[in-house]
Amino acid sequence: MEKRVAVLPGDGIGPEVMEAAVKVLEVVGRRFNHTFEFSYGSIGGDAIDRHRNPLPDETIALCESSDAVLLGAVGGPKWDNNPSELRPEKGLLAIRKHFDLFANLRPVKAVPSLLQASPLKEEVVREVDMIIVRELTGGLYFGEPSNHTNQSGVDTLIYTREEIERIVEKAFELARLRKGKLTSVDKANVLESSKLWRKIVDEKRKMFPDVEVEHQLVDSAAMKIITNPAAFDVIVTENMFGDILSDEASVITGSLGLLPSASVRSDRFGLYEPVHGSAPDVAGKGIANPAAAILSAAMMLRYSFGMEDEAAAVEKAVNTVFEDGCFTKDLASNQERALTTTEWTDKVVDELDLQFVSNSIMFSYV
Ligand SMILES: NC(=O)c1ccc[n+]([C@@H]2O[C@H](COP(=O)([O-])OP(=O)(O)OC[C@H]3O[C@@H](n4cnc5c(N)ncnc54)[C@H](O)[C@@H]3O)[C@@H](O)[C@H]2O)c1
Ligand SMILES: CC(C)[C@H](C(=O)O)[C@@H](O)C(=O)O
Ligand SMILES: [Mg+2]
Repeated sequence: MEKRVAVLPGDGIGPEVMEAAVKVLEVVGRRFNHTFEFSYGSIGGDAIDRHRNPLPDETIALCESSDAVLLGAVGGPKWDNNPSELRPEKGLLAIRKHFDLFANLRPVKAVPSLLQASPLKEEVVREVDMIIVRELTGGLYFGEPSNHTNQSGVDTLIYTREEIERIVEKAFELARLRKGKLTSVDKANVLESSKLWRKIVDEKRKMFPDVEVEHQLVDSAAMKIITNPAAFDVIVTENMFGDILSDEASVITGSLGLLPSASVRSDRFGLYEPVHGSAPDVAGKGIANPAAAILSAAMMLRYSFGMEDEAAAVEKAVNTVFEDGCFTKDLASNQERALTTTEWTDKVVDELDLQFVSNSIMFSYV
């Protein structure tokens, strides 16, 4: 297969983890006979510096002519005092909105060889396998008016029926393919938009009688994600709750550097990005964990390209490298033995090569 991938490295550790993801995809392409054509574009602070625009038209055109987009991260102290329209984060919100990527899928799964890296007890973490379905193009992030003066600040939380219906349906469909349990997280004891959200979940559940549904208020959901995370299967929630709960859920796995995500719509086009940010505190040191970016690339192979075997091969390689005791600084119990971003990525590449060699040996025996 031939696929065009737009790569938007962005800021901070973004370029470091994107280099890792592209390296892994190149091996996948070679081993599985695919041609991935990578074209690079700018977004975020990088694009502000080059074009005075966090999402230049060239970048939009590049993504429009691609089959999928891989994004590193945006933001950093250099741009923190810029006016709103010249903030790196505006570029990220704008690309999500432009491509109508309303569903952000954030899987959180315990890795057996990393249980000790979690600050939570092993027995709490062991069975965790959940996915947060975060609404991505509505809510507080996009509501108008949105502004501030020295005396007051305003953000508007608005959700239309259509916006809620499509994300809730997506979550029901996912739950049906998984363990059949859906937790809808809202703040319906206070917020009007949450009351509508809850009503729509109750309407939709009639179409999915095989899915068990529970409503959970966001504050107690935040508590349960830490005390009993294995109880969750699919969590569906609005934009800002999903942002906060997914960083919280990363604690279960041991590092924010492990969580991938897919931002999708109803066709196969998608944008794939780690859940983490540009990590200015570790940027430029070559120590960032590239696992989230590599696993986001695996999600791209699966969701946008229908390459299930290829995605599974990448995920298996990542897990094997962890089982072999290879970790970047964020996960290593022995910091002296921590691998750099490049060293760790090369282990994944070697593992993919090894998988391929052993598959061919098995094949020649059959
Ligand atoms: N999708 C995105 O582009 C995105 C997401 C979140 C934050 N941001 C931006 O990133 C900047 C920094 O935000 P922040 O510090 O609150 O969040 P962050 O996710 O960048 O970092 C939080 C902490 O996690 C660590 N961390 C994150 N990813 C890591 C990785 N792959 N390997 C090792 N350690 C990792 C960081 O070192 C830091 O200590 C801000 O400008 C913010 O707006 C961007
Ligand atoms: C950088 C920021 C705008 C972004 C968000 O809040 O959506 C980030 O935190 C994320 O989780 O992707
Ligand atoms: Mg976030």
